[in-house]
Amino acid sequence: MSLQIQMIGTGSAFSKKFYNNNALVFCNGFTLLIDCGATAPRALYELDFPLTQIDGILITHIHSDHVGGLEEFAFRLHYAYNKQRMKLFVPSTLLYSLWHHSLRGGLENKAEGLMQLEDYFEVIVLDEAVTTNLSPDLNVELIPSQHIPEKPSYSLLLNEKVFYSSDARFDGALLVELHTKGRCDYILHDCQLTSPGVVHACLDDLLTLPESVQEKVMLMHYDDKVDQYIGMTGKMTFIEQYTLYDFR
Ligand SMILES: Nc1ccn([C@@H]2O[C@@H]3COP(=O)(O)O[C@H]3[C@H]2O)c(=O)n1
Ligand SMILES: [Zn+2]
Ligand SMILES: [Zn+2]
Repeated sequence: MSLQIQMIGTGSAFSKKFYNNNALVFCNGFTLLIDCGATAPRALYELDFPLTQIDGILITHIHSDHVGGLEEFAFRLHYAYNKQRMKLFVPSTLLYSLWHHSLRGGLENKAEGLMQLEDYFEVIVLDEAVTTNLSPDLNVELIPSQHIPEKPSYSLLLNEKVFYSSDARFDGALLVELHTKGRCDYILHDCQLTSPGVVHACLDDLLTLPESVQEKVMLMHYDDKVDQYIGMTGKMTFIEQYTLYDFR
């Protein structure tokens, strides 16, 4: 089984250098895009990566750096790619809000009978805390994360190998448990470089992890001043935009 990840952006919500924190996951011929922020279409263009090579998009929560590119995806698939309906994996708790609070304003078109998310995407609803196969060889468990109070948001466990925090406040107990139970070999974690984190894990929080856990951590969702923090991340490293990583 091969599992590779290429971040098409590694930046915080306000980063102007590294684009929105979204990831391409490649697993035995299946390509998943984790989150589709406003900069995703631009990043894919720079990579010369056609939309149609993506088999599905999974949404972790509703902030524009994670869903802001979906309107363009929907319009292009519909109008430029002959009404192709890409798979859209949506946690059940986000389903209503994704259409009614985020996408409907731009995508609803009564004249053309485009009235719901399913008119643009093949919507596949995911439940939390169970393992779901996204493809024959790629499975995911949605782990509810604490991000914005009262706003559902999910971290992902891919193939019991890669933990992908998406946007989450620091939960050291969870990371240590995943490590000690042998449930992940790699931890891709959002990292706000300055303290306090408030709605994200911050570097000072992540540095409290035992070194054995830090060795698994690759930091993402960082701001444009990341150069100033090179060498200050303990055993943790920064994941780089566009580099293809093999997670064996
Ligand atoms: N209490 C909050 C709430 C939000 N924010 C910022 O808004 C951004 C929304 O996208 P994000 O990627 O979740 O990062 C959030 C914070 O930068 C913040 O800094 N403090
Ligand atoms: Zn974000
Ligand atoms: Zn967020």
